Amino acid sequence: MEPLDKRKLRWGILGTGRIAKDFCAAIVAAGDTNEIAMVAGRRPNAAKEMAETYGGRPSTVEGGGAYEQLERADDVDVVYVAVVHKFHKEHILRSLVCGKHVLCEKPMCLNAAETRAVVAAARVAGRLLVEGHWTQCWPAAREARTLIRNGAIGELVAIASDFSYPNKIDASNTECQNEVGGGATMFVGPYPLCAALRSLGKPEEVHAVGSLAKPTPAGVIDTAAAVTMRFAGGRLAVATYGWASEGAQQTTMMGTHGKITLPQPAQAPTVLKLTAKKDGQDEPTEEVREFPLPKHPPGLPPLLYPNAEGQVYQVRAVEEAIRRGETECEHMPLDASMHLAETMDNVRAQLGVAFAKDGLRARLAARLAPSRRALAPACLTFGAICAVSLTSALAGAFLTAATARGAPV
Ligand SMILES: NC(=O)C1=CN([C@@H]2O[C@H](COP(=O)(O)OP(=O)(O)OC[C@H]3O[C@@H](n4cnc5c(N)ncnc54)[C@H](OP(=O)(O)O)[C@@H]3O)[C@@H](O)[C@H]2O)C=CC1
Ligand SMILES: O=C1OC[C@@H](O)[C@H](O)[C@H]1O
Repeated sequence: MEPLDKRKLRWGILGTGRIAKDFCAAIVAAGDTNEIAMVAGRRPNAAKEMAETYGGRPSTVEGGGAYEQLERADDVDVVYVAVVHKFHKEHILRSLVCGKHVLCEKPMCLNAAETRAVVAAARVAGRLLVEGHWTQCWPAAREARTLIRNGAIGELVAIASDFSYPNKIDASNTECQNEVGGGATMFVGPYPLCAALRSLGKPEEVHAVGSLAKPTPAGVIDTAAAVTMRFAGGRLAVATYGWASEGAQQTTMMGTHGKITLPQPAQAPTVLKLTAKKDGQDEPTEEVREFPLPKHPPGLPPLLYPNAEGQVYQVRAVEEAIRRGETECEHMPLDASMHLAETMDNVRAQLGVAFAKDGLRARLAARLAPSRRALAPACLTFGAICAVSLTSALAGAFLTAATARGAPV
């Protein structure tokens, strides 16, 4: 086989779901230097149909063995994991062990413990591992981070980000199934949470409230949440997301001298608005920068997600990192994935959502969340009564002692 610098990067597509199809279209769009080598699906017909449409050869066995066929394939350089969350960890680990680079759809894994394990495995294997936060690869999102770094809005003080839209909450919707790692925090939460964490770092304090549902007997999921966070230096963020209502779907980064807005759809942004005071100006001025969508290759089926043409930014980012011999992607480094996973664990624990694969402590914390919330006012009142009683007891003792010593009181 020719060395990588002389040939196309060969992708293996693990899964035949919705996002896998849009991602295949992006590989075709970046076909000058990328190609689909193989598509794997549990149903041979689904894999065959996708391979016929986008390229590559299909897996030939039924069930989970199809995924293993792909992970072991000699003609695959990088595996794109696009299956339900519950299975991300095992596919990342097997792909790494088989010497592949990995781009795994968000969220990297079910929880922080799993994420820690795959990050450690990638470091040992010396292969690239990236969480598929395609938003972070978009030129508008990259430009926003550069502007902030260069002080275009002064000191960054706060970020507000939303990803909400109405969704069908019922058992037939995979996104609502606790047993596969569903729920709003897992499917839509990563966008606004990542928008905050990528520029503010690891939160020091996280407070979450949300709405819950139990569409399947397996367990509770969250359907919407509002998360407030405090970061080093007192910087703040608010992330809202969910499936209960239409939402702003916008991200605003607020600084001491201006702000940057990524308007709807901020998860796939084609516009950046910079409102800032230029040198010598008293009033801020607004500058609009546009980043037109790349072209969808003619002849392919229509895309399933809005602005999915922008998946090509992620294909190129991963490709460039691999060709440079890097083991992390600069737009979504592994530390950021770790911070995100820890924050999402924290949010789920506060909301009362746990998965069977979470540790006992996390499952217990989630189980106790409603009682903790219900008891909080009572605990506060009890604490206040204790504090008042203790203070008056101490004051009484002081007075008694002072009187006994004959001191004037
Ligand atoms: N970046 C983005 O814009 C988006 C990212 N995502 C992310 O992509 C991933 C996949 O989501 P999406 O494409 O919506 O998923 P779909 O519901 O469309 O497809 C589910 C995929 O999971 C596989 N799967 C394996 N085991 C199971 C199981 N027990 N039950 C159900 N499915 C199973 C299916 O396999 P098979 O193909 O073998 O049948 C299929 O490939 C998730 O991580 C999600 O968060 C989702 C949407 C948009
Ligand atoms: O990643 C995603 O982006 C688009 C959403 O509609 C989808 O549910 C989510 O998983």
